[in-house]
Amino acid sequence: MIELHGLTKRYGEKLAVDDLTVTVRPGVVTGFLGPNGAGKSTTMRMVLGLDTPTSGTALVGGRPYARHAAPLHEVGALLEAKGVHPGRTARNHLRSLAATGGVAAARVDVVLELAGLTAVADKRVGGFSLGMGQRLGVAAALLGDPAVVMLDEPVNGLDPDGVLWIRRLTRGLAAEGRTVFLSSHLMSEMAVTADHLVVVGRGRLQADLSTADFIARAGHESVDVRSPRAGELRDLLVGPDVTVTSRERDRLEVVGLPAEAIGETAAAAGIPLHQLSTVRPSLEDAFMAVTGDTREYRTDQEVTAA
Ligand SMILES: Nc1ncnc2c1ncn2[C@@H]1O[C@H](COP(=O)(O)OP(=O)(O)OP(=O)(O)O)[C@@H](O)[C@H]1O
Repeated sequence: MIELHGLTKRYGEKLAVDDLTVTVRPGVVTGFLGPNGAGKSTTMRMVLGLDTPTSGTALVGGRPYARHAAPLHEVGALLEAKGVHPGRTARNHLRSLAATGGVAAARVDVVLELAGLTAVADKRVGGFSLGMGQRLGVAAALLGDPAVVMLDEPVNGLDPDGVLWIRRLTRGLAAEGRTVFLSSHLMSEMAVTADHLVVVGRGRLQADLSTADFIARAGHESVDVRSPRAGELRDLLVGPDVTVTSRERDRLEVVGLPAEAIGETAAAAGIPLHQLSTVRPSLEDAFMAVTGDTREYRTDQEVTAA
């Protein structure tokens, strides 16, 4: 379990993380979702004691990270790709991490297998692709057989096979009763991987709910209707629970009525329809609806960075 209470980090004028109170539970995959610069990495660094909170607390397994006697067994983390000695083999890299972390050397082969790296275990890390490096980072995170697994943007740099592997691996880890916390700025990826979502924007909590609820709450189904007599049809459809908007003369967007009812009303009045289609909110729309006003920030960042 990861427990954040009023977690806040200020860098000068910038509030990178703003009063975040969240509990990340075991047994499910929790997606930590937010646009670039929303404060996800900073939060994860504070959980690992790599950054000191300005105020508030971050507990993992009931206590601050630094107070664990065997931290590798408590939390396994992948943050941004760390410097790995390029001349070392994957196996030797993991062996040295195991030795310093007090982990049995036998775990090295287990995590190499879990990461799909057995075949390249004795190759030098310097020749690894971005995706293989990412797999090695995940292998290192799992070395201590940790109760809490925290991965920052794990699908970055992975090919479709790798994305599928991360999805299966993390779901498997959660099914074993571990706490799995994954950050991403990709709503579509989190929707198929995470059971629960913690959404942040500008360091602040925007949503903390199940993935299913997030999608259901974020948008209404609507029906896209095209008819040369759209105006007439509109007058027949509007009602107390039905909203009809029109951006083009021959087109209506209807919320509150199913396509069947609209089609029948049009048929009864002899109004021809050129299109009648149900529009479901996309996952990206759902994400935008929740982070909409915090997203402009990303543009500012990009402009500043350019
Ligand atoms: N060491 C630092 N000094 C100053 N500002 C920082 C520092 N680390 C992060 N920030 C700022 O804090 C904000 C949050 O950054 P953070 O990296 O946590 O966001 P993020 O959600 O992980 O985004 P990304 O996906 O781009 O990494 C950003 O505005 C960033 O510029």
